[in-house]
Amino acid sequence: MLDQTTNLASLLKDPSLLETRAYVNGAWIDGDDGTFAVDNPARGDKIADVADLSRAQVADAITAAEKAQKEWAKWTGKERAAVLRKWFDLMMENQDDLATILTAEQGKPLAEAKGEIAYGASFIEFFAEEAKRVYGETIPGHQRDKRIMVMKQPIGVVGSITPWNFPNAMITRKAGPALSAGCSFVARPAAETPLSAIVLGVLAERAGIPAGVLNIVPSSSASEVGKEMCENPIVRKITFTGSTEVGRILLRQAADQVMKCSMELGGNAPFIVFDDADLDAAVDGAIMCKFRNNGQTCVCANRIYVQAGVYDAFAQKLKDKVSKMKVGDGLEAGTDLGPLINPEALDKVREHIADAKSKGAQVILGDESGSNDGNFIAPTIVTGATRDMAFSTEETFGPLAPLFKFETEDDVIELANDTIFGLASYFYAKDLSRVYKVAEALEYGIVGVNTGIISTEVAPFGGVKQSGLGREGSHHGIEEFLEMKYVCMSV
Ligand SMILES: NC(=O)C1=CN([C@@H]2O[C@H](COP(=O)(O)OP(=O)(O)OC[C@H]3O[C@@H](n4cnc5c(N)ncnc54)[C@H](OP(=O)(O)O)[C@@H]3O)[C@@H](O)[C@H]2O)C=CC1
Ligand SMILES: O=C(O)[C@H](O)CS(=O)(=O)O
Repeated sequence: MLDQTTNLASLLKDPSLLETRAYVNGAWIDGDDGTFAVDNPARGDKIADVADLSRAQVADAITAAEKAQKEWAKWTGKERAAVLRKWFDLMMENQDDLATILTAEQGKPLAEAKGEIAYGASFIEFFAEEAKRVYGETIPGHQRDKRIMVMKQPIGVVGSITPWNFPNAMITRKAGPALSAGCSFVARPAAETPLSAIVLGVLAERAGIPAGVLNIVPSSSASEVGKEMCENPIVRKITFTGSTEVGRILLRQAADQVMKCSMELGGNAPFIVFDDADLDAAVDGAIMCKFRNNGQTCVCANRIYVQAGVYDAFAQKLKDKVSKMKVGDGLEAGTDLGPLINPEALDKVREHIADAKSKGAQVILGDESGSNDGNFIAPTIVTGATRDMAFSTEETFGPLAPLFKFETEDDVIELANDTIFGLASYFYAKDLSRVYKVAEALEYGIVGVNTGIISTEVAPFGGVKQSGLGREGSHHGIEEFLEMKYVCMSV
């Protein structure tokens, strides 16, 4: 750990953004269960004590959200759009402070954190516009005296549970369409990164979003809040981003209420480099895809497949570029890779490296000893990766790049699809026929072709197989928060 203390308030242009209470029904409240500590993963020091809400307090927030939603749904789309647009404007005006708060509690380099704030805000901007375009339809009657109308209405109260890796964007990617559709929202952030969620409440209040429409309920007990959201009959929708393991728990719990669920779950992304690829572009793409957020994203390349003819050249180019990346404190200028979120995350990366080495892989870059300081570990590249190694089936969620060699297109498609996950996939190639065939053959919700970054508010983000249910972002994203009502009239 870096032996520095983080006086977070002193780093902010507007220290009033550093709020540690919960935001419920338009009021700032303390937790009945006291507070829980939030630490800086780079320095190991405590940066805040945050309100620890009880399950009963979360239930109160849900009750308040139900009342507020009935009024919020009466607003016109244009009226909702205006306050959502103001919320977006305030996020961008305070981008630097929101990024500093995010880096202090999550660890990613400040430049990446600023990027996340812009990415997160883009969902509010996009869905503010969509609020005016929730269209129904009329359908020609099935009998001469029948008239058929289909209307779209907000689903109601939404419960949201989000992870620590994108503590701003994973909330706004849900809250944007939900509020735009006329729903109200109860957000439980990860205990590791609650400050980025709470400050969204501060700015929502300043934007004029009515009390009870958006509620931020930090808590140290994830499972208790999850049960309340799944068991409370007022909640009509659960939206979750996180591991497939926890997604299964929530789906089981929500089944009793037959509750609608959106699930953005784990991944195991293949990154394929064919022999006709632009190798330098593929190296750059692999670095962005693998090492963004220090490898702690569900769409990071988890397995890198390189065709035999270009394998050695790719490995050397990748090693040369990655060796120049700077590991350090995200708050310090020039840092490319911050810490992992906690010691357990570091242990998982070390376990994957040790497993690969025990099965014959060679470490061509990185700290083999594993004797890293604190939550830091050097970016690591292994060659000679094979499908019996742990990272073939498990998500590493860290800065480990395993290089697999393959011979034919059919071989690599079979290898790439050999997983229970189906979120993101990537490949680099120039031949048009190959691009079409491989894009169609990959069993994933997202395919990046000659690019390692696919994240944008305008596209439908989501997975197939055990990577999730539903889509977030794009004009499709608002449908997750709408119900369709069919009206049949005799005339
Ligand atoms: N598809 C995607 O976009 C993402 C997928 N992931 C996947 O999640 C894993 C690592 O991220 P991580 O955050 O640890 O994932 P988790 O699934 O452990 O946590 C995600 C969120 O769920 C909460 N949670 C944990 N257990 C429960 C429960 N029983 N009931 C209700 N909520 C619960 C966590 O709370 P708390 O943290 O306070 O314990 C956190 O807020 C990786 O496998 C990664 O692939 C992660 C992020 C995004
Ligand atoms: O949770 C994640 O990893 C994000 O969904 C990835 S992205 O949306 O920032 O690409």
